[in-house]
Amino acid sequence: MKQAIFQMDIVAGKPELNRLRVGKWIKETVEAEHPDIVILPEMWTTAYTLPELELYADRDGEPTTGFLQGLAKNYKINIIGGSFANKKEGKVYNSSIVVNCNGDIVYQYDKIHLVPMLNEPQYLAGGTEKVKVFELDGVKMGVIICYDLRFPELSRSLALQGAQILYVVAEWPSVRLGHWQALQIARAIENQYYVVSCNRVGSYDGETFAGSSMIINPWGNSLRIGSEKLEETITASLSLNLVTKIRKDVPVFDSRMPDLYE
Ligand SMILES: O=C(O)CCC(=O)C(=O)O
Repeated sequence: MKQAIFQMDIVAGKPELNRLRVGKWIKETVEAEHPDIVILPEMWTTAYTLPELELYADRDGEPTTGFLQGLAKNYKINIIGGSFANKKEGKVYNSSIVVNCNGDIVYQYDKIHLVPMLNEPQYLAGGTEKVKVFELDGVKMGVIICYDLRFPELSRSLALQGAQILYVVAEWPSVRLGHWQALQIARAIENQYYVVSCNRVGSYDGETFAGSSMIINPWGNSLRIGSEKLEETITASLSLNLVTKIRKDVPVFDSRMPDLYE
Protein backbone atom coordinates (compact mmCIF):
# COMPACT_ATOMS: atom_id res chain seq x y z
CA MET A 1 0.00 0.00 0.00
CA LYS A 2 1.94 3.01 -1.27
CA GLN A 3 1.63 6.27 0.67
CA ALA A 4 2.38 9.78 -0.63
CA ILE A 5 2.48 12.59 1.90
CA PHE A 6 2.24 16.27 0.90
CA GLN A 7 4.46 18.06 3.44
CA MET A 8 3.01 21.39 2.39
CA ASP A 9 3.77 25.04 3.07
CA ILE A 10 0.30 26.55 3.47
CA VAL A 11 -0.54 30.06 2.23
CA ALA A 12 -2.39 31.67 5.16
CA GLY A 13 -5.96 32.80 4.52
CA LYS A 14 -6.00 31.77 0.82
CA PRO A 15 -8.21 28.67 0.52
CA GLU A 16 -8.63 28.96 -3.27
CA LEU A 17 -4.88 29.12 -3.81
CA ASN A 18 -4.21 26.20 -1.44
CA ARG A 19 -6.87 24.10 -3.18
CA LEU A 20 -5.25 24.90 -6.52
CA ARG A 21 -1.85 23.81 -5.17
CA VAL A 22 -3.26 20.58 -3.72
CA GLY A 23 -5.02 19.78 -7.03
CA LYS A 24 -1.77 20.26 -8.94
CA TRP A 25 0.22 18.20 -6.41
CA ILE A 26 -2.24 15.30 -6.51
CA LYS A 27 -2.19 15.24 -10.32
CA GLU A 28 1.62 15.30 -10.49
CA THR A 29 2.09 12.81 -7.64
CA VAL A 30 -0.40 10.29 -8.99
CA GLU A 31 1.27 10.47 -12.41
CA ALA A 32 4.84 10.22 -11.08
CA GLU A 33 4.51 7.95 -8.03
CA HIS A 34 1.32 5.90 -8.51
CA PRO A 35 0.45 5.88 -4.79
CA ASP A 36 -2.63 4.15 -3.36
CA ILE A 37 -3.23 6.89 -0.79
CA VAL A 38 -2.29 10.57 -0.58
CA ILE A 39 -2.18 12.50 2.70
CA LEU A 40 -2.64 16.23 3.36
CA PRO A 41 -1.81 18.24 6.52
CA GLU A 42 -4.01 19.91 9.14
CA MET A 43 -5.89 23.12 8.24
CA TRP A 44 -4.37 23.13 4.77
CA THR A 45 -6.95 25.46 3.23
CA THR A 46 -6.37 28.40 5.59
CA ALA A 47 -3.52 27.70 8.07
CA TYR A 48 -4.07 28.83 11.66
CA THR A 49 -5.66 32.20 10.86
CA LEU A 50 -7.81 31.79 13.95
CA PRO A 51 -9.30 35.30 14.40
CA GLU A 52 -10.40 35.39 10.73
CA LEU A 53 -11.27 31.71 10.46
CA GLU A 54 -14.98 32.33 10.36
CA LEU A 55 -14.53 34.26 7.14
CA TYR A 56 -12.42 31.62 5.42
CA ALA A 57 -14.09 28.48 6.77
CA ASP A 58 -16.02 26.11 4.53
CA ARG A 59 -19.78 25.98 5.02
CA ASP A 60 -21.02 22.46 5.87
CA GLY A 61 -17.84 21.01 4.40
CA GLU A 62 -18.02 22.83 1.09
CA PRO A 63 -16.30 23.59 -1.20
CA THR A 64 -13.38 21.44 0.09
CA THR A 65 -15.32 18.16 0.34
CA GLY A 66 -16.61 18.32 -3.24
CA PHE A 67 -13.18 19.40 -4.43
CA LEU A 68 -11.48 16.35 -2.84
CA GLN A 69 -14.22 14.01 -4.06
CA GLY A 70 -13.67 15.29 -7.62
CA LEU A 71 -9.91 14.71 -7.39
CA ALA A 72 -10.33 11.24 -5.89
CA LYS A 73 -12.69 10.18 -8.67
CA ASN A 74 -10.72 11.79 -11.44
CA TYR A 75 -7.35 10.31 -10.43
CA LYS A 76 -8.72 7.10 -8.85
CA ILE A 77 -6.89 7.87 -5.61
CA ASN A 78 -7.75 7.46 -1.91
CA ILE A 79 -7.35 10.74 -0.02
CA ILE A 80 -6.69 11.33 3.68
CA GLY A 81 -7.83 14.91 3.34
CA GLY A 82 -5.94 16.47 6.25
CA SER A 83 -8.29 18.92 7.92
CA PHE A 84 -9.92 22.25 7.19
CA ALA A 85 -11.90 24.95 9.00
CA ASN A 86 -15.56 24.05 8.63
CA LYS A 87 -18.56 26.07 9.83
CA LYS A 88 -21.59 23.99 10.82
CA GLU A 89 -24.65 25.19 12.72
CA GLY A 90 -22.92 28.42 13.66
CA LYS A 91 -19.71 26.84 15.01
CA VAL A 92 -16.32 26.40 13.36
CA TYR A 93 -14.75 22.94 13.61
CA ASN A 94 -11.36 21.58 12.59
CA SER A 95 -12.72 18.83 10.34
CA SER A 96 -10.98 15.94 8.67
CA ILE A 97 -12.35 14.01 5.72
CA VAL A 98 -11.39 10.75 4.04
CA VAL A 99 -12.46 10.01 0.48
CA ASN A 100 -12.00 6.71 -1.34
CA CYS A 101 -10.90 6.30 -4.95
CA ASN A 102 -14.51 6.26 -6.17
CA GLY A 103 -15.04 9.69 -4.67
CA ASP A 104 -17.15 8.39 -1.73
CA ILE A 105 -16.73 9.96 1.71
CA VAL A 106 -15.73 7.11 4.02
CA TYR A 107 -15.06 9.10 7.21
CA GLN A 108 -15.51 12.52 8.72
CA TYR A 109 -14.02 13.61 12.01
CA ASP A 110 -14.01 16.86 13.97
CA LYS A 111 -10.87 17.39 16.08
CA ILE A 112 -11.76 16.51 19.66
CA HIS A 113 -8.85 17.99 21.59
CA LEU A 114 -8.47 21.73 21.10
CA VAL A 115 -5.07 23.27 21.82
CA PRO A 116 -4.94 25.68 24.79
CA MET A 117 -1.44 26.87 23.76
CA LEU A 118 -2.97 28.22 20.51
CA ASN A 119 -6.19 29.57 22.05
CA GLU A 120 -8.04 27.11 19.84
CA PRO A 121 -10.97 26.77 22.28
CA GLN A 122 -11.65 30.51 21.84
CA TYR A 123 -12.19 30.16 18.09
CA LEU A 124 -13.12 26.54 17.43
CA ALA A 125 -15.65 24.03 18.70
CA GLY A 126 -14.43 20.55 19.63
CA GLY A 127 -15.81 17.41 18.02
CA THR A 128 -18.34 15.45 20.07
CA GLU A 129 -18.45 12.11 18.24
CA LYS A 130 -16.51 9.00 19.17
CA VAL A 131 -13.59 8.13 16.93
CA LYS A 132 -14.06 5.25 14.53
CA VAL A 133 -11.97 3.26 12.10
CA PHE A 134 -12.70 3.38 8.37
CA GLU A 135 -11.59 1.17 5.49
CA LEU A 136 -9.68 1.94 2.33
CA ASP A 137 -8.89 -0.90 -0.06
CA GLY A 138 -10.03 -3.38 2.61
CA VAL A 139 -7.59 -2.08 5.28
CA LYS A 140 -8.82 -0.65 8.58
CA MET A 141 -7.27 2.65 9.61
CA GLY A 142 -7.84 5.74 11.71
CA VAL A 143 -7.05 9.44 11.57
CA ILE A 144 -6.30 11.91 14.36
CA ILE A 145 -5.42 15.60 14.25
CA CYS A 146 -2.20 17.05 15.73
CA TYR A 147 -2.76 17.67 19.49
CA ASP A 148 -4.84 14.43 19.54
CA LEU A 149 -1.47 12.65 19.36
CA ARG A 150 -0.90 13.52 23.04
CA PHE A 151 -3.89 11.40 24.10
CA PRO A 152 -2.86 7.73 23.87
CA GLU A 153 -6.42 6.59 24.71
CA LEU A 154 -7.59 7.86 21.33
CA SER A 155 -4.94 6.00 19.34
CA ARG A 156 -5.52 2.87 21.47
CA SER A 157 -9.26 3.02 20.81
CA LEU A 158 -8.55 2.94 17.07
CA ALA A 159 -6.15 0.01 17.50
CA LEU A 160 -8.78 -1.90 19.49
CA GLN A 161 -11.23 -1.26 16.65
CA GLY A 162 -8.76 -2.99 14.32
CA ALA A 163 -6.75 -0.13 12.79
CA GLN A 164 -3.57 -1.22 11.03
CA ILE A 165 -2.53 2.31 10.12
CA LEU A 166 -2.86 5.52 12.14
CA TYR A 167 -2.74 8.78 10.18
CA VAL A 168 -1.73 11.96 12.01
CA VAL A 169 -2.41 15.23 10.19
CA ALA A 170 -0.75 18.23 11.79
CA GLU A 171 0.54 21.77 12.04
CA TRP A 172 3.01 20.86 14.79
CA PRO A 173 5.44 23.64 15.76
CA SER A 174 9.23 23.31 15.68
CA VAL A 175 9.61 24.19 19.39
CA ARG A 176 8.11 20.81 20.28
CA LEU A 177 9.70 18.75 17.49
CA GLY A 178 11.09 16.24 20.02
CA HIS A 179 7.58 15.51 21.31
CA TRP A 180 6.26 15.11 17.75
CA GLN A 181 8.77 12.40 16.93
CA ALA A 182 8.76 10.58 20.28
CA LEU A 183 4.97 10.48 20.61
CA GLN A 184 4.49 9.04 17.13
CA ILE A 185 7.09 6.35 17.72
CA ALA A 186 5.45 5.50 21.05
CA ARG A 187 1.99 5.26 19.41
CA ALA A 188 3.43 2.90 16.74
CA ILE A 189 5.19 0.66 19.29
CA GLU A 190 2.36 0.47 21.83
CA ASN A 191 -0.36 -0.13 19.23
CA GLN A 192 1.77 -2.17 16.82
CA TYR A 193 0.49 -0.42 13.73
CA TYR A 194 1.97 1.87 11.10
CA VAL A 195 1.93 5.58 11.90
CA VAL A 196 1.89 7.87 8.87
CA SER A 197 1.96 11.61 9.53
CA CYS A 198 1.71 14.75 7.47
CA ASN A 199 2.94 17.97 9.05
CA ARG A 200 3.25 21.37 7.38
CA VAL A 201 6.45 23.35 6.91
CA GLY A 202 6.97 27.13 6.84
CA SER A 203 5.82 29.68 9.38
CA TYR A 204 2.86 31.84 10.26
CA ASP A 205 2.35 34.58 12.84
CA GLY A 206 5.73 33.98 14.51
CA GLU A 207 5.36 30.19 14.71
CA THR A 208 7.60 27.90 12.66
CA PHE A 209 6.30 24.45 11.86
CA ALA A 210 8.41 21.33 12.18
CA GLY A 211 7.82 19.39 8.95
CA SER A 212 9.42 16.02 9.77
CA SER A 213 6.42 14.07 8.51
CA MET A 214 6.99 10.43 9.36
CA ILE A 215 6.30 6.90 8.22
CA ILE A 216 6.91 4.55 11.16
CA ASN A 217 6.52 0.80 11.05
CA PRO A 218 4.74 -1.24 13.78
CA TRP A 219 8.12 -2.08 15.35
CA GLY A 220 8.71 1.65 15.89
CA ASN A 221 11.33 2.09 13.18
CA SER A 222 11.12 5.31 11.20
CA LEU A 223 11.07 4.38 7.51
CA ARG A 224 10.91 8.02 6.37
CA ILE A 225 11.32 11.40 8.03
CA GLY A 226 10.65 14.53 6.01
CA SER A 227 12.82 17.63 6.02
CA GLU A 228 12.24 20.17 8.82
CA LYS A 229 11.99 23.04 6.36
CA LEU A 230 11.28 21.98 2.79
CA GLU A 231 7.97 21.44 1.12
CA GLU A 232 8.23 17.92 -0.26
CA THR A 233 6.56 14.66 -1.16
CA ILE A 234 7.38 11.68 1.05
CA THR A 235 6.56 8.18 -0.14
CA ALA A 236 6.86 4.61 1.11
CA SER A 237 5.06 1.31 0.63
CA LEU A 238 3.65 -0.38 3.72
CA SER A 239 3.66 -4.11 4.22
CA LEU A 240 0.61 -4.83 6.35
CA ASN A 241 1.67 -8.42 7.09
CA LEU A 242 4.16 -6.86 9.47
CA VAL A 243 1.30 -5.68 11.72
CA THR A 244 0.07 -9.26 12.09
CA LYS A 245 3.58 -10.61 12.61
CA ILE A 246 4.55 -8.12 15.32
CA ARG A 247 1.21 -8.53 17.14
CA LYS A 248 1.96 -12.26 17.20
CA ASP A 249 5.61 -11.92 18.25
CA VAL A 250 4.86 -9.48 21.10
CA PRO A 251 1.20 -10.18 21.95
CA VAL A 252 0.36 -7.06 23.98
CA PHE A 253 -3.28 -7.10 22.91
CA ASP A 254 -3.67 -10.57 24.44
CA SER A 255 -1.87 -9.46 27.62
CA ARG A 256 -4.09 -6.43 28.30
CA MET A 257 -6.03 -6.45 31.59
CA PRO A 258 -8.62 -3.78 30.87
CA ASP A 259 -10.75 -4.71 33.91
CA LEU A 260 -7.92 -3.46 36.10
CA TYR A 261 -7.45 -0.04 34.52
CA GLU A 262 -10.38 0.99 32.32
O1 LIG B 1 0.59 19.44 20.97
C1 LIG B 1 1.37 20.20 20.40
O2 LIG B 1 2.49 20.46 20.86
C2 LIG B 1 0.99 20.88 19.12
C3 LIG B 1 -0.47 20.81 18.84
C4 LIG B 1 -0.88 21.65 17.70
O3 LIG B 1 -0.16 22.51 17.26
C5 LIG B 1 -2.18 21.43 17.06
O4 LIG B 1 -2.96 20.57 17.49
O5 LIG B 1 -2.47 22.12 16.07
